[in-house]
Parts: sequence; structure tokens; C-alpha cells
Amino acid sequence: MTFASRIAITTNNTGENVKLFLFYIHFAQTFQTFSKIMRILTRSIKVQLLQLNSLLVGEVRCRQLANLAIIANPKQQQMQLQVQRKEFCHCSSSNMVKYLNQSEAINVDVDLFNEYKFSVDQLMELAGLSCAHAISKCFPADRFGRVLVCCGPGNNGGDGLVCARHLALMGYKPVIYYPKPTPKQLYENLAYQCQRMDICSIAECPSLETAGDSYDLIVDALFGFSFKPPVRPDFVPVVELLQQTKLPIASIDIPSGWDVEQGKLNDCDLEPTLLISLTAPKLCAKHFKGKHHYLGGRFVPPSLQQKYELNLPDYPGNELCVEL
Ligand SMILES: NC(=O)C1=CN([C@@H]2O[C@H](COP(=O)(O)OP(=O)(O)OC[C@H]3O[C@@H](n4cnc5c(N)ncnc54)[C@H](O)[C@@H]3O)[C@@H](O)[C@H]2O)[C@@H](O)CC1
Ligand SMILES: [K+]
Repeated sequence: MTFASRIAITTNNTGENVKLFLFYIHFAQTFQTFSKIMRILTRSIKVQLLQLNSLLVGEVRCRQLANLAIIANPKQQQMQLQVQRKEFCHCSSSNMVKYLNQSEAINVDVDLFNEYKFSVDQLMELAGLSCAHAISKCFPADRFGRVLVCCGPGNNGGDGLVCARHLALMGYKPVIYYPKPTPKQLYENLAYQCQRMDICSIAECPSLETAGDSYDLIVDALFGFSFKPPVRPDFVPVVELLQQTKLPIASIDIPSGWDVEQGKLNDCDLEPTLLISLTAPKLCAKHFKGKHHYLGGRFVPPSLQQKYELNLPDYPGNELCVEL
């Protein structure tokens, strides 16, 4: 099914309202596709579409007013929101991906293991692999080949070890910083597999300067949805590195140090360029301002998706990750 529609979007930037005007957006099938087309059209604008009183409202936050000029039509400044309601009637808010709070994230996790009998290794492999795929889409190996992978003591760190191994197979040169290796078979095996693939690991957290000279990208696999602030002393240097570096950061599941629900706790908290939400995005992802937000971990059984009303987007074809 293809629709032709006309929509005006109200934006708010530097205090002034700008009315944007997009002509005849041709889109197919799903709300996600529509959202994607909007994003392609508006490039640097972050589009969040909401269903409000049966009308589709586009909430647009833009970073650079200059970029808006490409699509803004000044003659249309006074235009009201126009959406042909019938064309959107199938796009109910129930089609929007759910952002999980901390206890929901933990419950989904528990159900996957207890109800559905997945093992940690299985899900971690798929999660880490999907992260490597998302990274390769956003940061090609020919320009971002030197990758520092910072791994924490829990499953988020395990995802990082898996991701490092797959990045190496994709032609990257990952180096692992794993300050508190967890003495459990699963993590020992993952670290050993990296070692057998000649992936180097470093014992000391690099300084800001050394990191800037030695790497093109940092993968943040320190803490995921079980993080409880404040950061313990062992991890303070690496968290500070992530906060201060100018290198792009790809965060796995949660930007480390962020509150799982509230997002940044301090102004200085890290701002990743890429966030890969696993299974389903957590509430903190609503505060993510970076360039790329992907969903990975394509293993959630449909009945579990329904139980938690996750409304996950369709993964394209056989892809392991999907851009949100
Ligand atoms: N379905 C899922 O839910 C899946 C989750 N996975 C990953 O698992 C993660 C959750 O893993 P975990 O529950 O093991 O927990 P995390 O990896 O989020 O972190 C827990 C670890 O960090 C430590 N820690 C917590 N707060 C700290 C602080 N303030 N300072 C220093 N250390 C601290 C804890 O002692 C524990 O060792 C997810 O975010 C995701 O990355 C994937 O591996 C696979 C599938
Ligand atoms: K993380």
C-alpha cells in the first residue's frame, strides 16, 4: 500500500517556532517506514512522531537551523498542521516501539532465560554480533579500524567481548580494556576466544591523549541496565575517559553512567554517537541525542514481544539490527 500525504510540522528551535512543510511524502506500509522517510528528508533533524488526539503530530527537534532552510517554506509559516487522517488511521500509537523501565528490562531478561530457556551465551552472542553489525554500518572499518572496546564486569561487558571478536572478523583492529575480568567460565571463555584471535588487551586505562592518538572509535560496554550509580573507583578512570574523549563512542544498550530511566545524571556524562539498544530500548534512550540509534538483539519471541507490548520495529530482511 502506498500513500501520498501532505503534512506540516511544527518545530521549535532557539525559542522560535518554524513551520516546516513537506509535500507529498510517499511512503509504504508502516509507521516505521514513514518515520524513516521523514528522517532521510530532514537529515540532521530528529523526528519523533506521536499520535495525539487521532492526529499525527510530528515533533521535530533540530540542531542546526541552517539545515532547515532546505526544506522550510517561509510562505507557509502560518500553516496549520495538516494530516489526512484516514491515511494514517492504521498508524496508531500502539505501533510505536516501547521504551522499557529498569524493572521491565530485568523482567524481559528473566523471562528469556527462565520461561524461554535461552542460555546467556546464546543471547550474548547474538547481542554482541548485532552490535558489531550496527557499528560497521555507522563506522566503516577503513576509517574507524582502530577500536578500543571497554568492557565491564557484567553481561554488558560480555556483549563487548563478543562484539570485539566479530569486529576483528570484519576487518577492524579491536583492543580490549577489561579492568575487572569476572571469574566465571562464560567470561573467561569469551576473553580466551579474543586472545586466540590475537586481539590485544591493555591492562591500564589509556590517557586522553594516548586514546586520541591510538584509536578511531571507542565501544562502551561497561555497564548496561543493572548499573547502580555512583561509579565504583575501579571504573572511574575509564568512565572519565569516555566523558572527555573527542573520539566517537558506540554505547552498547545503555550509555555507561547514565541512569537506566532518567538518562544523564551529570552534565559531564558521556554522549555516544551511536547507541545500540538491545532487545528493546530503555527509557534513558529517549534522552539520546547522538547521530545513530539502532536496535539489536533479534531474538525476542513474538509471544514475549506481545506480553510486554514491545512493538518492536520490523527488522529489514535478514538484518541483525534496525535503525530507530
Ligand atoms: N535480554 C537481555 O536482556 C540481554 C541483555 N544483555 C546485556 O546484559 C546487560 C545487563 O547485564 P547485567 O544484568 O549483567 O548487568 P550490567 O552489565 O548492566 O552490569 C552489572 C555489573 O556491573 C557492576 N556494577 C553495577 N553498578 C556499578 C557501579 N556503579 N560501578 C561499578 N560497577 C557496577 C555490577 O557489580 C555487575 O558486575 C544488558 O544491558 C545487555 O547489555 C545481553 O547480553 C543479552 C540479552
Ligand atoms: K554500555
